[in-house]
Amino acid sequence: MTRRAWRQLQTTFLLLLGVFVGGMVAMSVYTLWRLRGEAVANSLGIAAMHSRSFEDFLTQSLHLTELVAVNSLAPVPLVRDARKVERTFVAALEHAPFLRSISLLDDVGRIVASSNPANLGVKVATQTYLPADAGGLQILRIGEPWAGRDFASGQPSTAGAPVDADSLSFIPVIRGIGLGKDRVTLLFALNPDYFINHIAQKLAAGEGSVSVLRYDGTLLMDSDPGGRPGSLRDHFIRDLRLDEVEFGQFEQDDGEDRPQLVAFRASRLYPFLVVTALDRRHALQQWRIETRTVLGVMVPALLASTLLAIGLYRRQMQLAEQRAESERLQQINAASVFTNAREGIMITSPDGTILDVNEAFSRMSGFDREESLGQNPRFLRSGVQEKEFYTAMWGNLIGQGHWSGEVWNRGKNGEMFAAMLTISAVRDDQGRTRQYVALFTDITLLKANEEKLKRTAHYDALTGLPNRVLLADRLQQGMMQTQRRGQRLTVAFLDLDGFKAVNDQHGHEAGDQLLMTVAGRMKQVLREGDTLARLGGDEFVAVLLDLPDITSCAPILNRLIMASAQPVPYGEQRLQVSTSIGVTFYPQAEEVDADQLLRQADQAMYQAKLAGKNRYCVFDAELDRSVRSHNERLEDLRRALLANEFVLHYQPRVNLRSGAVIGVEALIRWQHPEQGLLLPATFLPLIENHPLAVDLGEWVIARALEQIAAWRAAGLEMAVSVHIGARQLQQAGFVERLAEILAGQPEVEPGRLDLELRETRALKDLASVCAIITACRKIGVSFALDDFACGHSSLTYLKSLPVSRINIDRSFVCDLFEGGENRAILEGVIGLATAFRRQIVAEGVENVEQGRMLLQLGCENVQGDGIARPMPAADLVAWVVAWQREAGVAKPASPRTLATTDPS
Ligand SMILES: Nc1nc2c(ncn2[C@@H]2O[C@H](COP(=O)(O)OP(=O)(O)OP(=O)(O)O)[C@@H](O)[C@H]2O)c(=O)[nH]1
Repeated sequence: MTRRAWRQLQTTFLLLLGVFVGGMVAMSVYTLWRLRGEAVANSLGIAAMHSRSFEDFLTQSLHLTELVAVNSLAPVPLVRDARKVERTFVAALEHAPFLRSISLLDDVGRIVASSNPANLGVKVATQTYLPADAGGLQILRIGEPWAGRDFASGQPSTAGAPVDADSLSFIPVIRGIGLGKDRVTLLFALNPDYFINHIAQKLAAGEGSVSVLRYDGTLLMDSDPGGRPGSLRDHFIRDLRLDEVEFGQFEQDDGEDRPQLVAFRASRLYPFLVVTALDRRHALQQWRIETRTVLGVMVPALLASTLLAIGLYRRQMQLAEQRAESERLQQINAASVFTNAREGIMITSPDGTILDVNEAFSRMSGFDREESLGQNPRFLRSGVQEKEFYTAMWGNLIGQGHWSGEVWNRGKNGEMFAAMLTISAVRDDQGRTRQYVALFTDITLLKANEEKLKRTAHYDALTGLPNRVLLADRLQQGMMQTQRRGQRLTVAFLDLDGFKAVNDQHGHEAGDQLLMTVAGRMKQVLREGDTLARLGGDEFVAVLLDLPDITSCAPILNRLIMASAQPVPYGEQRLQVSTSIGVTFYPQAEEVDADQLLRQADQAMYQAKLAGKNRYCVFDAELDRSVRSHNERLEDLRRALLANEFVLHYQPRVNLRSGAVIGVEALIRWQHPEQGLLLPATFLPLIENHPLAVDLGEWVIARALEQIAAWRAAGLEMAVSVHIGARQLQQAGFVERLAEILAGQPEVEPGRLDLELRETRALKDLASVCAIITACRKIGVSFALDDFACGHSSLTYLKSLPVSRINIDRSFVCDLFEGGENRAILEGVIGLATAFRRQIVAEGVENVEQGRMLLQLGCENVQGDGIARPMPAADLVAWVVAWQREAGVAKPASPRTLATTDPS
């Protein structure tokens, strides 16, 4: 707002305020003046009422006086007897309290008879009495007041010497009675106090006064104590113009005295008039109180509202000034923000015509202000966004008044730049869009970084091929697409052959170079839509899409193999590898997911490696199933071990010569919850080369030790032999683990346990096996060679390993009678054992003959179903007791008894 407008506004406000205050004051003054007028009119009415009532009262009194005069002398028509007359006067006075005396005048005006005898002889001049004597008319005539109480002591007043204010006075009145020589004149002394008392009853103190004047202006009486009867007010009478009006009222404010409200009334019968003068101040007292009340309310209210209006006005002015200031600052700021903002700013009209752009916009787009003005923003269009994008953007702008998002624009130099764009509609008070303001933030660098990050997350840094993450995505999409199109998808898992050697011989960098080159070549041989990804190391996966059947992928696979086998020059060297590929297809008879496909291809690749590398192998579902079933059974065994489903049965060994039970062999069984008791042949081969074999072996040792302790507690000292697998024995830390298990049963002597070892190729390094056996012997655990003489290197074993005992395989025992060869071997073995000072146990003894023969050959210790079949631990004590009873402890047992002692 301009300064002039401010001044105009200020003047208008002050004018309006003035008009309002003036109006209020004028209205109040008018109302109060009107109220005053009413109060004055009222008071004048009251004065007139007083004048009229007093005039009436006085007229009646004078009329009564006339009647008194007429009646009092009626009985004495001829005034002869003065005494009688006087008595009549006295009697008449009783009925006229307003008279002081009644007297009779003679012809010369001397009192000849009177109700007051003191008056006799007083001469009274009546020439000036009014109305003037007009030929002896019998009318009442009023004289000038006298000072004093009655004629006797009184003195007539004149205009020059009126009665003193505080003195008594009376008014002489005469009346002629009779005619001719009977005519007499009666003189009355009218008591003014009687009338004044009457007035005093009507008028409140200070209200005003009532005076009675003769027509010539002589004051006859006055209720005001300051009034001097006899004084002349002829001017006053003149002004009243009594010849024209009989009564009237007016306001008298001559400035000298107190202002008065005057009402007068002339008597119709007698020459006097009554003048009532009310004190105007007294009359307006109520009005003044009301005025004060009104003003008491009005003035502060007016003052307050004026102050409030001024206050509000000043506050509004202040606010308006602040607003104007802030608008001014805003304009300054807006202009400065527009120019200096780092964001590009573009202002367009509602139809999109560019109205202004700032420097940042020009820097970003390359178009300077002049080139931009008047254009439509689509001159920046890059073609990246589709038409729908802009439709949605305009929809938002029109509907919600703003839009923000990322756009790719094309600058003047033809290069694209990415911008974070925020467009806002600028609307007026009516909600109409006046302009659009668009803010551009250059995010090209941000986008490039984002792209880089995306690449790192999805691409292999070395080869630039998609990585595992992107592969999963592509494979997923490929599977969906394949299903839609009813075609086939091939997943090929590639692993370079001999890559480690390249690394080892030529260094890691050479390996990298080879990986990059081979990756590039393999990618070359694939088709447009196919994917080659690097999983890591020298592993790649190719996803081949849109193949009509599984045979059609063969040429591509061969091309891949050939591409990978091309030599790669590296400095002076030529590096060369080949590739093994595992292939699987999608869809399959069973539902498969992407992970399964990769596993299948990996498995097939493994088969290709096994089959000699540099080839491809197709995933074999049948083989897979059997492997899967193997795995499931392994899982069963693991579960059974945890569920404690395995049990140990024990087969005794005895000395045939002494009959002593020399120990038992622990044999594992699986108490299967559904299939019953399973022999080891049904499950042990499964875990032969599996880590589970070690767990199970440890369980057997621990269980056997527990059993030794249990038997010992039951009074049976028993040695237990446990078979130990080659894998378990050669497991790192076997001796320590064995010691730990033994420590778990401290009451069991380690010598009660011996471990039986079978001759097998799995015992690779005899020297280290020897060391293990020696270490075990140190902690008290001895070893036996099981199934001795079955293998090819039994002698080597016997020579190399520090075992305490050898177990002769059952095949030699059972064939003992069939040919000389077995018997000769048996004799040789027994001889060897004796030579090497090893104990010997013959296994598989089934009958008495075999026992006897063995005894003959020098083998006393035997084991076999002929002695006892394997039995649960709980049965062993009873069997031992029965055996010893049968055989007799310490005395040689008869081989005959053997078969009969088998409890099973
Ligand atoms: N240069 C290089 N070597 C890698 C990289 N990643 C893994 N390797 C090595 O690649 C080798 C891959 O091992 P293998 O696949 O078992 O070696 P191989 O000689 O191809 O064996 P087969 O597949 O049985 O033919 C390992 O020695 C890894 O250390 C890499 O990024 N660069």
